[in-house]
Amino acid sequence: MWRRCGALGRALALRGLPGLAPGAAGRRTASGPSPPARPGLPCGTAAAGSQLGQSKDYALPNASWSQDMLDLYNRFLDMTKDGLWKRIPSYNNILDHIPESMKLTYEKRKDTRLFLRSIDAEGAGFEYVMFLNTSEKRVVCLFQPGSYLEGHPGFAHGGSIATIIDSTIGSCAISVAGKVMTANLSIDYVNPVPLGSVVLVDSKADKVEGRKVFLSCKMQSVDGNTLHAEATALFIQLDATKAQKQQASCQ
Ligand SMILES: CCCCCCCCCCCCCCCC(=O)SCCNC(=O)CCNC(=O)[C@H](O)C(C)(C)COP(=O)(O)OP(=O)(O)OC[C@H]1O[C@@H](n2cnc3c(N)ncnc32)[C@H](O)[C@@H]1OP(=O)(O)O
Repeated sequence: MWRRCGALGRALALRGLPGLAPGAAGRRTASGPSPPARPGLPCGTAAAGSQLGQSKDYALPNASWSQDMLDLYNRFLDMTKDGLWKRIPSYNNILDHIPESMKLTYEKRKDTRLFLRSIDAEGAGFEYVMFLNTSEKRVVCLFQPGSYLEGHPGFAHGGSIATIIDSTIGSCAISVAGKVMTANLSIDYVNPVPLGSVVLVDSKADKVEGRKVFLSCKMQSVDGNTLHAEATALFIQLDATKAQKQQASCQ
């Protein structure tokens, strides 16, 4: 346990994030904004959905999260305390991510789902949580790929890796420029990602030129020793008139 947490600390430090504090090493459950535990889940993990009618936030620990995922999650939660980092909630409908004022321009459709949240079984699909650092124009995603994301036996499908990278970089681009779409995404797949492992997807907006946002991203193992993928992307801030036309064409 100590050895694993030491490696985790080194991995975080490599990225300019504070290393794991010794006091945090023995903790086995997640802290922070978790709702009350339900029977069968470890203390402090997320209950399935709200009883009060609001959307379920999926970016909270559940029973499928490995110890590495929980350790990393707790480390990032600690980093939110000074306000520099923020956890991004995650819903299965994109409209729940959109501010109320902007929702008026969208037709509410309940039959659609955010692709990343299309698999219901806990731990089988995309288990992830993202953290945003606005001043650094950076979004880090903790990602644990589940068994339904298989490509080659035992490893995550390249499309699932592209999806989590696009979404992490995309969230970063949204935080910088609002309504954006991916125009270009280029990925070098360096080492395969074992199913059930935990990787850090670390994205940053490097440059903004008019409506163009240029970003880059690295996907690495928790111990920082394995580079799984590197990516660059171009996101375009939507032109208001063109965006209205696009919206009209899909209704
Ligand atoms: C606070 C945080 C909250 C987070 C909350 C989380 C929410 C939960 C996560 C969800 C995160 C989802 C993230 C997924 C994001 C997708 O997956 S989006 C889906 C995939 N992308 C698409 O379908 C886009 C399809 N393409 C298009 O619609 C249009 O081509 C675009 C991209 C909107 C651009 O069209 P346009 O606005 O007409 O732009 P256009 O005038 O042609 O070009 C503008 C400039 O960009 C350049 N450009 C355009 N395309 C390219 C290109 N491919 N290569 C190079 N240059 C280009 C042009 O040359 C031009 O350059 P300048 O002449 O100005 O120098």
